Amino acid sequence: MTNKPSSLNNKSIVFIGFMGVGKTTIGEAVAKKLNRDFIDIDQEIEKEFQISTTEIFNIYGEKIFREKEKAYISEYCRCPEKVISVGGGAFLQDEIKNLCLSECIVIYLHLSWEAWKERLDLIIESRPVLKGRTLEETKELFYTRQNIYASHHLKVETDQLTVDEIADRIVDLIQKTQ
Ligand SMILES: Nc1ncnc2c1ncn2[C@@H]1O[C@H](COP(=O)(O)OP(=O)(O)O)[C@@H](O)[C@H]1O
Ligand SMILES: O=C(O)C1=C[C@@H](OP(=O)(O)O)[C@@H](O)[C@H](O)C1
Ligand SMILES: [Mg+2]
Repeated sequence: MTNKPSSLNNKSIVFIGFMGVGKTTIGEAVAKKLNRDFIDIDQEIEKEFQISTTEIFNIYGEKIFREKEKAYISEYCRCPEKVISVGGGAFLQDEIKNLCLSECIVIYLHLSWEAWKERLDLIIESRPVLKGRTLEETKELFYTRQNIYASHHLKVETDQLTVDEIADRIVDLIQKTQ
């Protein structure tokens, strides 16, 4: 028997954080462990357009991408029991941020700049926002963007942890929170 309020139990989980911290990978792992559906907002947009995010930015522009991002997040964050990974720029839009914070459990995945920069080569080709920036400019963006992630329910430090270790910690945290 449990006396946990069903509303909290049923809430969807939303992962936020800078590009490359692992929102997609960890979101998928957490969804598996919790036996929930996983939704990656970038993948939903790519499915609709049938092209990559980079191509969407190049052909249609960032504004169209951001509109789609808002539409998909608004739809999914109102659904119960999902695990949703949003793109690192989603919380630039206050409407998305406020909606996620009111409807879902928002988990901020954090990686230090030192650890993050080791991952840059893995993601540079598929992240149009990073293209053409010097390392110094990327560092500035990394730190400026931390402000938009400051509003969250839970924060998880991920330095030096495997995907599985992080996912286990998150499942633990969620169970303690509920
Ligand atoms: N904890 C981790 N340790 C090592 N590599 C990781 C970890 N989490 C994610 N990665 C790798 O980092 C890259 C970016 O991960 P991804 O899930 O796409 O991040 P995001 O969705 O936040 O942009 C991928 O190549 C992924 O395999
Ligand atoms: O931070 C951003 O502005 C973006 C992050 C990307 O998602 P990830 O955070 O999953 O890389 C993707 O939505 C797009 O390339 C824009
Ligand atoms: Mg992602």
